[in-house]
Amino acid sequence: MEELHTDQSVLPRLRFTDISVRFGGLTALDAVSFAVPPGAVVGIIGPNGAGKTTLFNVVCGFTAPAAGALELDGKPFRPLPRLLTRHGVARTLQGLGLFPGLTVLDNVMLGLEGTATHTMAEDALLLPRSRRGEVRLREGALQAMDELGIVTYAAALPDTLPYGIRKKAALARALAGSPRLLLLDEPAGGLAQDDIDELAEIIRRVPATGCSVVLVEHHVDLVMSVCERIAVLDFGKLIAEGTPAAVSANQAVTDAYLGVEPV
Ligand SMILES: Nc1ncnc2c1ncn2[C@@H]1O[C@H](COP(=O)(O)OP(=O)(O)OP(=O)(O)O)[C@@H](O)[C@H]1O
Repeated sequence: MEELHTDQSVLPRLRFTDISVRFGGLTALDAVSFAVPPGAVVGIIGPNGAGKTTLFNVVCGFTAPAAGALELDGKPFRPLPRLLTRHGVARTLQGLGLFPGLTVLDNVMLGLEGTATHTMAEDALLLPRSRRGEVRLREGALQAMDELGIVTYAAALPDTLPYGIRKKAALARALAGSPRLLLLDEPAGGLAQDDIDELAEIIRRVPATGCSVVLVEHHVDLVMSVCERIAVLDFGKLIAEGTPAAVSANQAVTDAYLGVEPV
């Protein structure tokens, strides 16, 4: 199997080492090891139930691995969901995950909450430090929305907007905190081709900010067009890893997609 990052002198942004996850008798991930280089877009593909979302849940601390280790920028990483923003990790969900009762702006501001420097007590008392913090969150959120071309929808409630705009709002919320690792869980789901093309452009721009992207996606054309490396899971095992060209030519990958059981 090809090594995912070729320059051994560069510390990977994220490294999985022998990560295993079991749900009762089911092995959802079986000793999965690979690395995500800094500033790279890496795809994770595989048939339904292969373990892709479980891998994301491990990085977010929602699922504890039975074995194995994670490293973020070369340091042991034991993620806690409530501290993810502080770790510089952001994630979009398979659905939208937007709060229907909040405006788009308020939803995007939530992506910056973990970076707030003011305390809840200061918020409650409406102290100047709290107001300054609020202004900073607001400006950060508006900037993230502006970069995705959705600032005009700031005051709208999500349910009143087309699906493509709502998807961008979810993406803006993830990008607002300037993450160093962005996890995208099926971002193309439910989008029309024009929106997918635009999404591809947005994803390609992210590494310029120094952020690595990990993309779980069933839309294989999108993965092939934006990822420099791809990891393929099947029944919880990493069966291939490499460039899009190498992965497309891999017989084990073709078999997995055709439903041939691994030996
Ligand atoms: N909380 C859970 N409890 C029990 N089994 C689970 C749980 N979460 C996932 N699984 C099982 O683990 C396996 C991997 O699931 P996972 O959702 O990670 O796959 P996936 O590759 O993301 O699939 P899909 O492409 O359909 O989203 C599946 O067999 C699934 O049924």
